[in-house]
Amino acid sequence: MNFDNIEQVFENDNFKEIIDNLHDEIMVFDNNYTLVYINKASYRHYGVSPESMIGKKFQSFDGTYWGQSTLPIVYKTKKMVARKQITKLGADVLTVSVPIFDENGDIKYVAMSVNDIDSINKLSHQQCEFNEVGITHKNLVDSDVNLIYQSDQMREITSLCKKISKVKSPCLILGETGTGKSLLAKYIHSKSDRRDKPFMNINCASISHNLIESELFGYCKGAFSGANKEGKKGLIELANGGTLFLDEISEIPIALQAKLLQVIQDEEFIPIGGQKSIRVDIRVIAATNCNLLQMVDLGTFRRDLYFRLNVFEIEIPSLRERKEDVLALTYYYINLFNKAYKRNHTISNEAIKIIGSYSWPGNIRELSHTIEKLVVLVEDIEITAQHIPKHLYVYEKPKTTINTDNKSLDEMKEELEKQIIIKTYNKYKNSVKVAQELKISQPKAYRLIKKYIDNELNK
Ligand SMILES: Nc1ncnc2c1ncn2[C@@H]1O[C@H](COP(=O)(O)OP(=O)(O)OP(=O)(O)O)[C@@H](O)[C@H]1O
Repeated sequence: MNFDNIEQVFENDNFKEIIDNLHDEIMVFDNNYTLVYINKASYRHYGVSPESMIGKKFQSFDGTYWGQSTLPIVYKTKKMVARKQITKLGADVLTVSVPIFDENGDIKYVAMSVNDIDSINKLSHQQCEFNEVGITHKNLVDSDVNLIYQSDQMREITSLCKKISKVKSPCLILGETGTGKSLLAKYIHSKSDRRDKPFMNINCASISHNLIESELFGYCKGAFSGANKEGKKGLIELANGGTLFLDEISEIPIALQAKLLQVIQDEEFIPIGGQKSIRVDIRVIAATNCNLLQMVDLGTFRRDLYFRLNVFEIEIPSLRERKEDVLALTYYYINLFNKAYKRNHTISNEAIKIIGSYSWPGNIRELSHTIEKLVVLVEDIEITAQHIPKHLYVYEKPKTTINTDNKSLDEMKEELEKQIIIKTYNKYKNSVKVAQELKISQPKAYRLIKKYIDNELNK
């Protein structure tokens, strides 16, 4: 075979198909640092298709898709180099890079084979410079916060967060449950000059209303009966110099909202039972999955606090609005749980398709729990469609047929509604899921189920 041209190497389609589907990753760079080939292992290691990587320069991947690469060393030493790395999606790999020379002895291509370390039994070190570098996730993601994404929406959000992190103004993060609001708050903190100072987190929904005040503001000696005799510092004081993250801010009692607003504005507060005010330097980030503006209109959230908090407002899209991230996160969690549970699972294309088409109402939290269960419970190496929980299969809207003879429009509408409710309820047996599927409120779904199904049952 003539190796003069990389195209010719792959002239035979069968041969290309074989390499495309090898479990090990194969990559080829030309002498201009351009990626000319990568096989489908790119999905597993980086969560993206080969097509989206081919043709791009090495510099656009290095440090983001993997840690420090062997490529520059191969160009420099003209020798084969092997190195352990961790890919962006957390796969432990061993990369072996081999130079391919032209007739003048110059490097024409660098071919890399990237093997998952778990599947390597033995590597011959002969004729090979073995260069082992312990790379942690720190080198691979933007910071020590493992924020995994491929979508343009998240790329824009992270670049906005980097800018926001440089200032002290409050920030409000919105998004459905499990979309990563807390993680993004940590990301902003980790990108800021405050990163070495505390990140204090309070979930306003998980603490009873009368305790939130003492948790946040602390109290002085003998402030109230049952309190710690020595008094207690509140989270605001503990966050001094750093970031205070108020999760589920919508749950903060209205009576406390004015006091919170004052701390954010004046950067000083008086602990419960105290005389003197304490000055603090804090950056406040708040998050909610509620419609705060609607709460403002209803009078359950202070307008001035809302406008103080949303100097910067970031809305994280749901996972179903950023399908590219589902793929990346799926591989990320397979790698993560494989390591945690000492498994070696792969996933079939069909299973990936099902995961990609599901709507993930619980977002990334639901996805991670689903993958964790699969990694633990599936006994075969490959996770296939048959292992995927049935509720993840995309539900096709029920086909309905109605008898229109002698019926008024209202009667026909009611008949149609009845069929849809019965079929959807039979599928899910749960009014929350019926509501999600039919895009109606849960109380409405419950009422319709009662109307059509309970009545049927009672007949
Ligand atoms: N982009 C991401 N990359 C990796 N993991 C993520 C990402 N986004 C979220 N997660 C993970 O998903 C889980 C849920 O994220 P998080 O708690 O930040 O969501 P949330 O929006 O604050 O949820 P809630 O509204 O219920 O408090 C966490 O385990 C988090 O680490």
